[in-house]
Amino acid sequence: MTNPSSRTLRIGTRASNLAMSQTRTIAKMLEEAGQKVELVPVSTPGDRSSAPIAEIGVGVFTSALREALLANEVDVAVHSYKDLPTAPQPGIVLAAVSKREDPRDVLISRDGLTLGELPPGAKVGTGSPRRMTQLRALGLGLEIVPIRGNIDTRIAKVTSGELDAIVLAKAGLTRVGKLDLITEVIDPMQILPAPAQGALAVETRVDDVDTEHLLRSIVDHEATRVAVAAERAVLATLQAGCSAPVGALAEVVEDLDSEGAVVERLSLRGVAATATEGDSVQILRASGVADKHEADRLGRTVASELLDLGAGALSR
Ligand SMILES: NCc1[nH]cc(CCC(=O)O)c1CC(=O)O
Repeated sequence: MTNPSSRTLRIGTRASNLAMSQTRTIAKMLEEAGQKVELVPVSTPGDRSSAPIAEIGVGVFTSALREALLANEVDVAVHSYKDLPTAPQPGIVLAAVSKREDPRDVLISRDGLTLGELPPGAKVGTGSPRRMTQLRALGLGLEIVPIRGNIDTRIAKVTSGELDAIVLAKAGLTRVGKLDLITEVIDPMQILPAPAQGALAVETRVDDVDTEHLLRSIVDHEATRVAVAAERAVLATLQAGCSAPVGALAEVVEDLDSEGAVVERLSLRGVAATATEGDSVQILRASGVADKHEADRLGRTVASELLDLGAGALSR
C-alpha cells in the first residue's frame, strides 16, 4: 500500500447531488486510508444547459473537471465512468476504477407497474438513445418521451403525473439514496446498461505519479477495471460515445478449463441499434467469453461482430 502523502489532495467535483455523492465516496476511501483531502467545486456547461446531451456533445460533464486538473486547480477528478469519452486525454491518466455498483437500469413508474405491465401508449421518459432504442424494440407500444435533467428533475416528472415512468441507472439512485422509488430492476436481456455504468473513473495528472499510485492502491478495483475495459472497447471500436445507442455488460463468470478445473472468465454482451429515429429500430446483439486478461480483445471482437451485423455510422 502506498503511503498517504502529507499534502492535502484537492478533489474536483460538480455540485449535483449525484456528483457530490460520487466524490464523497472516493474522498471517504482516501480519508480512511489516512490521506487528507479537500473538495473543490467545479461547474460544467452540462450543468448549466438543459439541451439534450446529443446536441451539446459528449464530455460536457467531464471536460471542465479535466481542465481544472490540467490547470493544477485540483489534483483528482472523479467522473461517472460512463460519461467519459473513449479517447484518452493527453496529460491525464486514469489512476483508478472504483468497485462498480449494480450496473443495471431501473424503472420508476407511477403505480408501481413493471415494464410489461405498462399499457400501450404509456409515456416513458428517457433522453438516452441507448434506452430509447432498446425500449422501442421491446414492442410494447410505449410512447418514449425525451427528457433530461438531474435525477430529481426526472423523478418529479413521474410524481407530477406528466409521465407514467422513467428509466434510470440503479447506481445513480443508490448514490442519492432513492432506491425505494424503484418499481423494477430491468433485466439486461431487455435493456443492456451503458458501458461502464455504475463505475467511477478517478483521474489525475500524468506527471503526478505519487497521486496516481496512491489512488491505484486505495481506490482501484481489479474486477471492475477488467469488466469495464471490455465494455469500453466495444464503444471505442464502434467509434461511439456515451450518447450512442450502444450497451455493453461484462461479468466475471466461472467456467471449466480443459482439465475440468474451475476458472474465472470474462463474459461480455453487447447491443447496438441501427437507427434512433423513425418507427423501425433494428437491434443488433453479440456476445463472447474470454480470459480475464483479454478484456480489450474481447470487447473489440464483440464490436466487430456488431459491425458485421450492420452497426455502422453510430452517433458519437
Ligand atoms: N448520464 C447521466 C448519468 N451519468 C451517470 C449516471 C448514474 C451513475 C452511473 O451510471 O454510474 C447518470 C444518470 C443515469 O443514467 O440515470
